[in-house]
Amino acid sequence: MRRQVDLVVPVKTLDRAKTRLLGAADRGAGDPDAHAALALALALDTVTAAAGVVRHVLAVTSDPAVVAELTALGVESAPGPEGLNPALRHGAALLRARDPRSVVGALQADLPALRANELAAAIDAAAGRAYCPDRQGTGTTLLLSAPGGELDPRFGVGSADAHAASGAVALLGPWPSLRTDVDTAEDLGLAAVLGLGSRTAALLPVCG
Ligand SMILES: Nc1nc2c(ncn2[C@@H]2O[C@H](COP(=O)(O)OP(=O)(O)OP(=O)(O)O)[C@@H](O)[C@H]2O)c(=O)[nH]1
Ligand SMILES: C=C(OP(=O)(O)O)C(=O)O
Repeated sequence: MRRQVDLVVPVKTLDRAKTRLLGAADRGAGDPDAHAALALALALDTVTAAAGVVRHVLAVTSDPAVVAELTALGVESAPGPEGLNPALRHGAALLRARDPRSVVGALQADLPALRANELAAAIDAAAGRAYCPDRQGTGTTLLLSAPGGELDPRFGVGSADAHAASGAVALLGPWPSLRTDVDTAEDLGLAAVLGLGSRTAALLPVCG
């Protein structure tokens, strides 16, 4: 357990989430419930892995179904403003208010193969504000503040470059499960090769 590390996990309202994965949950049948179940499973598997590594995981979400599932897992949530970076700034401020010296991080909620030991190794490798790029090297899966520092999230298209340009150091260890965010059906297949968390795996017979 990293005692002075707290993570914000942003989770979009399920009926608007993961649009690039539409159809992956039901072989294109267009079932919104199946899609929402997949988006939820990705988030719960991510949070479950992270919860064993850091002191607090705070999900920022305005979706009551997500809040209910997280509460059942003992994971805290808070509503946030619209938009990814505003939601992350809000969550980071809530965590910073609890501990002025902590490392505050942002972890994307679409890492269903995430291994606790890989997340822990990446956190331990950070010596100041740092980020882990996604598999393609363009996006960001994890951003960490310096102890007591600002998170300053710059997620969105090209966020890896944006985080580097803002002074964050790239974390580039052997952590495939941390780098494999799932945006597309191809990503889901690659995450399945690594080994999915139980909730996403339970849906795989339908997705595959
Ligand atoms: N709380 C919150 N989380 C968000 C918001 N936008 C994106 N996220 C989360 O940020 C992470 C990265 O977002 P994306 O990978 O772009 O996911 P997405 O927007 O659901 O997917 P697409 O529709 O395919 O772009 C995921 O964990 C999303 O749930 C937002 O407005 N509010
Ligand atoms: C918002 C991001 O996620 P994605 O590229 O997966 O949409 C990001 O990596 O900054």
